[in-house]
Amino acid sequence: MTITNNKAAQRQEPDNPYALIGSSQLMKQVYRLISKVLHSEANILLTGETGTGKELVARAIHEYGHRRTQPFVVQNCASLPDGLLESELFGYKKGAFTGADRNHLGMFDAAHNGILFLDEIGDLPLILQAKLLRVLQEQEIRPLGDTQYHKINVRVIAATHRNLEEMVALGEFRSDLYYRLAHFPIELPPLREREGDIKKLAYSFLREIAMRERRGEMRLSAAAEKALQNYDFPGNVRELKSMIERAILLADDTDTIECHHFPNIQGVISPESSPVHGGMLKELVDHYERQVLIESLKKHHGNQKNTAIALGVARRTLLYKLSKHNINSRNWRA
Ligand SMILES: Nc1ncnc2c1ncn2[C@@H]1O[C@H](COP(=O)(O)OP(=O)(O)OP(=O)(O)O)[C@@H](O)[C@H]1O
Repeated sequence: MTITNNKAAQRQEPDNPYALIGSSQLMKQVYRLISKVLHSEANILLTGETGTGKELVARAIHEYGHRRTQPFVVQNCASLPDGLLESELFGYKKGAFTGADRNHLGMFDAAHNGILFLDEIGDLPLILQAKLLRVLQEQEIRPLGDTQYHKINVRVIAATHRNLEEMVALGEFRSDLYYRLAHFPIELPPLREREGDIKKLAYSFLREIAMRERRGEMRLSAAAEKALQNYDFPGNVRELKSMIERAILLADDTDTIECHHFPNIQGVISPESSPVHGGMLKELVDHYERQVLIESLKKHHGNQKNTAIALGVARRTLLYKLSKHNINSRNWRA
């Protein structure tokens, strides 16, 4: 469980309000929906693939909405066994069960007057779905071992990457709970469908992480940018962020991120599979030349003469290429 209690909303950028990055039409539609629910009491259902920013949107609704000075509590419904989840959500009284040696405040009480974010709601077991429905209808809870219900005032934002409508049809999710939660649904689009946002997000993460790593200003080569545009990002924004993070660490001898700094999308940019656009061929050739040089140096334990012979080039040419690619042959000496 995490609880935050923010005092002030952050500054809103016209293009990227609510501290969310992205100004594609699809994200603008999301911002419009957010602005409609900020000051209402409606429960919200956030859907979308993993890593599309559902938790970030829930946090934004808290930070910019009228409950901003009240708690924001997060509970992941998939992370705990059923019994434990129940006592975490509703709390328990001392003596309610073996081991309950003190009163325990549940999430609903912790989120009183604020927002409870229920992540992975599709994983909530049926028995707890019934209990949650009652809480939403009556706005009251009864901790385990208690005889009395008490009133609470909690706005629930639920999120899932699963298809709840399908789960309802299969009898895996209660339809009455679904309709209560889905009063106001907001769907986060997959990153691959957000025109222009990949580049914006990539540069924003590049700036943020390069600064954290004290790397100065960094950039993406045209081919690296293209490779990102062509990639389908099954892990969405989370995946893009971790790819940039890894690329910055891999590119420790240059301030330009190239395609080969994204090892997980190498297939996408291989010469066999990649469409060659302006400027891309040179970068692909450079990339493979660099790999061949390194492999050959490794094989010959950093010996320049033997490497040059093996590659069929004059030693002078080898030296020129090593210096062009910023490769130090000493790194491979035995
Ligand atoms: N629009 C955005 N602008 C900036 N950062 C973003 C944006 N969307 C997502 N992120 C970042 O991507 C990562 C994943 O986001 P988040 O946890 O909100 O996704 P999620 O949809 O809740 O994922 P899951 O379904 O796996 O729980 C986080 O580091 C978040 O800060």
